[in-house]
Amino acid sequence: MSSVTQLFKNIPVNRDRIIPLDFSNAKTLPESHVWSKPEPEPEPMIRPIPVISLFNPEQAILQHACEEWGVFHITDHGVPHSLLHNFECQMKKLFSLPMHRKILAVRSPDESTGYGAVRISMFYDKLMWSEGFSVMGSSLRRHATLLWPDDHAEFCNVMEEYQKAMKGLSRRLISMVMDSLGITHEDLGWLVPEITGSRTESIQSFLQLNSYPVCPDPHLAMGLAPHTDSSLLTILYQGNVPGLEIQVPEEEGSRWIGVEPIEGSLVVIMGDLSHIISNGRFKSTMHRAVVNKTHHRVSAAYFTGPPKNLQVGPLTDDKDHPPIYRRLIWEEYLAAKATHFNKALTLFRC
Ligand SMILES: O=C(O)CCC(=O)C(=O)O
Ligand SMILES: [Fe+2]
Repeated sequence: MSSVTQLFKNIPVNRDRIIPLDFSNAKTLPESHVWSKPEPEPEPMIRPIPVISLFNPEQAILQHACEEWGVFHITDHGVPHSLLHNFECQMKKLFSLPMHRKILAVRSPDESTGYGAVRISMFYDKLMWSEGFSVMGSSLRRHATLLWPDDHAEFCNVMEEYQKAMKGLSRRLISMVMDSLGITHEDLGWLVPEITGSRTESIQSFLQLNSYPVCPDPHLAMGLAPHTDSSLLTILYQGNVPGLEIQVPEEEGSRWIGVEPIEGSLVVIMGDLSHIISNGRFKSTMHRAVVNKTHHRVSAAYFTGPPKNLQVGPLTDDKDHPPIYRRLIWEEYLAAKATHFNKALTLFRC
């Protein structure tokens, strides 16, 4: 019995929801990965997505970006270009491994770290044209050893250095966006535990590496299906291959617009928790990733949120705008999202 068969032998799980297709062998799009008829070419984008320099950010512009878009580019973020470059090289090194090597590090159904299809696959009948590698907690080295028994140090070092840079940057960004709402560090004690004197509460993070192989029929395929992030906020590295799209409301329905890469920038995506904490002011924007015929695209989402046992809710004392969400334990929200997916937010409306 192979190691993968062994891993799943007692678990009633659909294996193709965890183990992606071997894209290197796929010369045509299998029926299992056909999503839709080609959409008509979209009109050119009229409103560009905000770009915010962290060198000297203006609060009003930041607030506008969070309220009107829920997504924005950041420049002058202080993460060295060389680190971003090495990080992308390591992601490509990982995803370019042959399938029989990648599945040595497959994540088991109850595990957070490892190789596999994106988690939201289970909410859709069709399969996505992507594969991922999730990094949470301390088991990175164990998984990397499975992939490269003698040669994993560089991969691990770069992943750790990137996570360290993201940790600092995410704290800075959270402070900035919360400041723009008038929310103080004391209100968000878990962000800076020293303030509350707590030793255990602190920011939690999760790194998701995504790979979108070149696709024989990109108009019929889906890289990553529409979703909102549960996080407080997400920092997305997307290299220079386009693919990220956000949904913007329009008079007749809504449309998807591309978040075109800007050399050296990172993308910030406000998550469901920002929407809750801001009492609905900040947008948790629906987004997706599309694929293309010529370029392998990689991206990396660094999600941040509070500890699971923390109670969260709208941080507002504005009498004119009473809370629209009830207080909840963060774990409760994550569980609701894992069951009800894009409908989870509505379950907590007052
Ligand atoms: O690949 C992308 O551009 C989007 C990734 C994303 O939304 C996610 O990992 O949650
Ligand atoms: Fe996302």
